[in-house]
Parts: sequence; structure tokens; C-alpha cells
Amino acid sequence: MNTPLQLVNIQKHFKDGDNEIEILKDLNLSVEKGEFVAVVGPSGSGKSTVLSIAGALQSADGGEVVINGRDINQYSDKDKSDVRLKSIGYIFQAANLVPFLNVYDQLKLVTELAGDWNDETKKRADDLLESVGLANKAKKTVQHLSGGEKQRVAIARAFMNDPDIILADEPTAALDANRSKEIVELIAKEVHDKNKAAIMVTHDESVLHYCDKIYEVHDKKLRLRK
Ligand SMILES: Nc1ncnc2c1ncn2[C@@H]1O[C@H](COP(=O)(O)OP(=O)(O)OP(=O)(O)O)[C@@H](O)[C@H]1O
Repeated sequence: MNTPLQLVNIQKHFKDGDNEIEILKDLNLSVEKGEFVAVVGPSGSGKSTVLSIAGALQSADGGEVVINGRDINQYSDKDKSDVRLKSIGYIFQAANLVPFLNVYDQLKLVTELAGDWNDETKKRADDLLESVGLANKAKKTVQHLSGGEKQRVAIARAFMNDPDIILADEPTAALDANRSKEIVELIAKEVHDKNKAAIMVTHDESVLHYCDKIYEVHDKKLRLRK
């Protein structure tokens, strides 16, 4: 069985004026199918950097990002775009929906972009909206939804292309405590039901019990919290 996501000896520096600042050093992580992993750590420790490297949104300076058994550093730009669109579902702090589209069309758009809008994916859109409790709001423009509802749309959209990997960066940052629990519970349910490999970056200790493993950024690496 292939591990969907492996980070191997990841290195990352940023330039700060004339200085090079090392953010990640020899960082390793594997996430298996059906595993929902949390990444926690102090502000500025590199959590979002780990996620964006795992999601092919920025490159590492060294190491391998292995998605379904292949190092994506070897991919052409086109193949990397394809991986982002089809193998990874992203959920961000702000839901990042398209303002003037209705709920249903947010889902349709990403699948049309993947060239995959057909009877099967239409049914998937209906099923996902049902599972996030938004079937009755499918035709609503997203501007008129609450923060929690927008995040539900973002969750459904992230699963729409049936990706192997789900990456969520502070998905509850804009929500109150009750909504935060609902949203993370929903991500956990979808990840476990659909057997995805998922990473969530969060500050919110109250939602960690929904995760199967918790990693802390420590000394530029990830350390399993026992
Ligand atoms: N593009 C960039 N250029 C320069 N420095 C950067 C860049 N992106 C991130 N950094 C720096 O790298 C460090 C890690 O940033 P990152 O956003 O990964 O941290 P984080 O743990 O997610 O923080 P937070 O919890 O505050 O969101 C920070 O010091 C940040 O200022």
C-alpha cells in the first residue's frame, strides 16, 4: 500500500535582508490513508511552511516531497499543477470561495477545471453538500452564508476532485468555539469515511482530540506528541 504523503529530510530557509534564516531542517513526516494529523507549534515556528511544501505551493530547498510514491520535485510545472488540482484538497483559514458563485458552482468549478464534470461527479457534489449539511443552500450565493457555512463549502470543495490528500491551514481561525468543533469534526468524518491522508495546522488545542496524531514543530522538525 502506498503512503499518500511523505516528507523526507525537508530543508527550508528564508532570506531576511542579508541573513539566511533556517526554518525547517531534516524534517520528516508520513501520513497514511485514513489518518488525520495535526501540526501545532508556536507562531512563526514553520507550520504553514510545512503545509505549503506538502501541498506543492512552495518548494523546499532540499529533501523530497513524495506524493503517492513519487517525488514531485522531479515533476514539470504542468504535472505539479495537475497534482495540486487532482491529488490535493486545500482548506484555508478564510474559506477562499469565489464571491459571486453559488454553493453548487463552487464545487462544479474545481471539477470542471480538472476536466472531470460528469454524471459521477455531479452525484458526488450532491452527496458532499448533503454530508456537510448544505443541500438546501446549494443555490445560495456564498456572500450570504455565515463563516461556518462558508467553511463547510470549502470542505466539500476540497473533497470534490476525490484527492488522496487533504491539507487544512487554521480552518477554524475565523470561527467561534462551537463552530470550530463542528468544522473539525466534519473534516475528521470525511477524512475517515473516505480514507484520505490529512494534515491540519491549528492553534486550537480544543479540537485536537479529533486527530489521530499530533505533531509539534520542535527544533525545525516535527515531533510526535505522546
Ligand atoms: N516568504 C517568506 N519570506 C520570508 N520569511 C518567511 C516567508 N514565509 C514565512 N517566513 C518566515 O518563516 C517563519 C515560519 O513561518 P510560518 O508561516 O510557516 O509559521 P507558522 O508556524 O505557520 O506561524 P503562525 O502560527 O503565526 O501562522 C516565520 O518566521 C515567517 O516570518
